[in-house]
Amino acid sequence: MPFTREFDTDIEGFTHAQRDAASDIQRLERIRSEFREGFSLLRDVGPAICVFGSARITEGSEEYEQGRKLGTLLAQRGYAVITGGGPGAMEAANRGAYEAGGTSVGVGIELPHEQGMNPYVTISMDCHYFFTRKTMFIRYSDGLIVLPGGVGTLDELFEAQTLVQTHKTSPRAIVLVGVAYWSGLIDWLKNTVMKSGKIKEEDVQRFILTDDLEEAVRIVTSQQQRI
Ligand SMILES: C/C(=C\CNc1ncnc2c1ncn2[C@@H]1O[C@H](COP(=O)(O)O)[C@@H](O)[C@H]1O)CO
Repeated sequence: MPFTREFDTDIEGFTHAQRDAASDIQRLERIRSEFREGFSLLRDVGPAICVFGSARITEGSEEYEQGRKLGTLLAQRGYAVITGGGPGAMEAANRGAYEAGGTSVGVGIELPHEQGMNPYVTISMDCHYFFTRKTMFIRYSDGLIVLPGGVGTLDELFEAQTLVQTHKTSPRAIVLVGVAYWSGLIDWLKNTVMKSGKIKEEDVQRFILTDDLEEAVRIVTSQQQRI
């Protein structure tokens, strides 16, 4: 059940501090309700792979078709596909899974003036908070496939990497599809960040680059370590 109550803490006679406290209590309630909804929706989904990627690619483009094929390959292997439920690469991966008769999950985000949930999901919820949504992606997936994307994709990629690197979540493969697209980032991580001692080699090696969709699926589905 979505949490719809508007915040209204402008209560006559309240000091600033009292207003802040009241709005924090409401915020906590909303966060709790969003986590509760996500946990109960996703806990029975079974083996799942999360696919991240650009919201801006369009049907018919090579990247869209890659996402769609990935969704199909994952569903054929018995994996649910979890995405952000939006357009572009999310829609493509959901669509591939949906067309193959698989479980297709969209964990959407409430954004003003944006298309809502894509029509290819079989299980869905909308989040108000990006952080609750990212918790769902990581908590309920066994591996991650990252298609070319922008800032949103990078945020999700590095959140996942940070959680694995700091042992806040179980280890899992992070496969980047698109060697030409991602090489610059990985080279920079190796040649600048790693060389100056700010990331360990084993943490850079967690990123696996490929153009081969079958290989991407084989890697993420052979390391099922979610606990
Ligand atoms: C900007 C556009 C649509 C925005 N709608 C989104 N809906 C759902 N999820 C989104 C949306 N935009 C970003 N995300 C999340 O970030 C990743 C993609 O971001 P990027 O900056 O495009 O790489 C994606 O995995 C989503 O989880 C287009 O009309």
